[in-house]
Amino acid sequence: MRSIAASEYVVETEALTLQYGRKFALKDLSLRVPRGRIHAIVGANGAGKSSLFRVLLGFQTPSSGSARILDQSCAQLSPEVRGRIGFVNDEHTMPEWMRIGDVVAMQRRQYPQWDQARFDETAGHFNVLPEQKVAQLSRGERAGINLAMALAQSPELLILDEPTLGLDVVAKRAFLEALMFCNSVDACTIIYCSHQMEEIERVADNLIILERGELKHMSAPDEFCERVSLWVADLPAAAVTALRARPEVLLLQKLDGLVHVLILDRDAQYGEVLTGFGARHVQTMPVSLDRAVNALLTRDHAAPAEEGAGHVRTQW
Ligand SMILES: Nc1ncnc2c1ncn2[C@@H]1O[C@H](COP(=O)(O)OP(=O)(O)OP(=O)(O)O)[C@@H](O)[C@H]1O
Repeated sequence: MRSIAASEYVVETEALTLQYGRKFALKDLSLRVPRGRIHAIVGANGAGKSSLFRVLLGFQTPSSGSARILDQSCAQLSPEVRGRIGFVNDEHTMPEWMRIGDVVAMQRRQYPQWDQARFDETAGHFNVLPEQKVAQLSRGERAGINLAMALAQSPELLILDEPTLGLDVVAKRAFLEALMFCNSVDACTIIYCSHQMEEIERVADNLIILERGELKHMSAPDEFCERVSLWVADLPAAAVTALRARPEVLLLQKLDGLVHVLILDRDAQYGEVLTGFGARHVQTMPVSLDRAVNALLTRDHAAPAEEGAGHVRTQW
């Protein structure tokens, strides 16, 4: 196997932990994100996605472990390295009192490699006038202007925290196309977190699943789908109860009189296991990324009341 030099990773964390009292936002996270491509980070609410971005951008000091971005420690990022990173967060923060034209001019002065054509192209999808004040923009317009500014910086690495939240269908499409263009033409690495699985399925080359601050999975989205199989069968009630307790069972759902069972890391012979439980009319079907990821996250989510697995009791 070829050994990869450190600089081939845009992000490297080693046993990274961020703890608030008894709560872990990030727990012993060792992650290497290769240069190039579009990397999607997914996880349930509170999984640690924004916390990871805050540590990577040097906004937050971790409790322990280390984090590097573009080959520099996140604890001591130089202005030069910061200038090579674009960041768009879900709040799309800009000074409320400023006019958009002035915000853009300020950014243009700050980034020597500013690409005005790229800004105009992306911002052109949104009907924003330079004389409008930031406070007057809709959520989607703010998102669009922020992305346009981030892309115009010609960043080597673009980090986006739920960037398409609040965008309409047309704006979302324009946004994703701009991302793919930037990734393919400028070889910009994109790290993107979102709950929108259909978008991820469309644009991401690499899927990173975080759960309660820990790395649960990293591969191409298709490879993750291959780990999950969907079985549909007529199952007696006692078998449903017995299957719920099995570790490979991610999700059991009754639909149109048949039971749908999502299974993790079992081969094509799993039908025989179901038959052993008294299942009849057993069939296997392809599973979408959305269903596969949601099944994994639902199993271990803090409150899967119906599934009963992974349930966490909290003492208030
Ligand atoms: N200042 C804080 N004090 C205590 N706990 C915090 C603090 N900031 C974050 N957390 C906790 O850390 C965990 C990770 O939060 P984070 O915002 O990174 O999650 P996320 O994956 O971005 O979630 P979402 O998808 O809901 O935006 C959460 O459980 C959150 O409650």
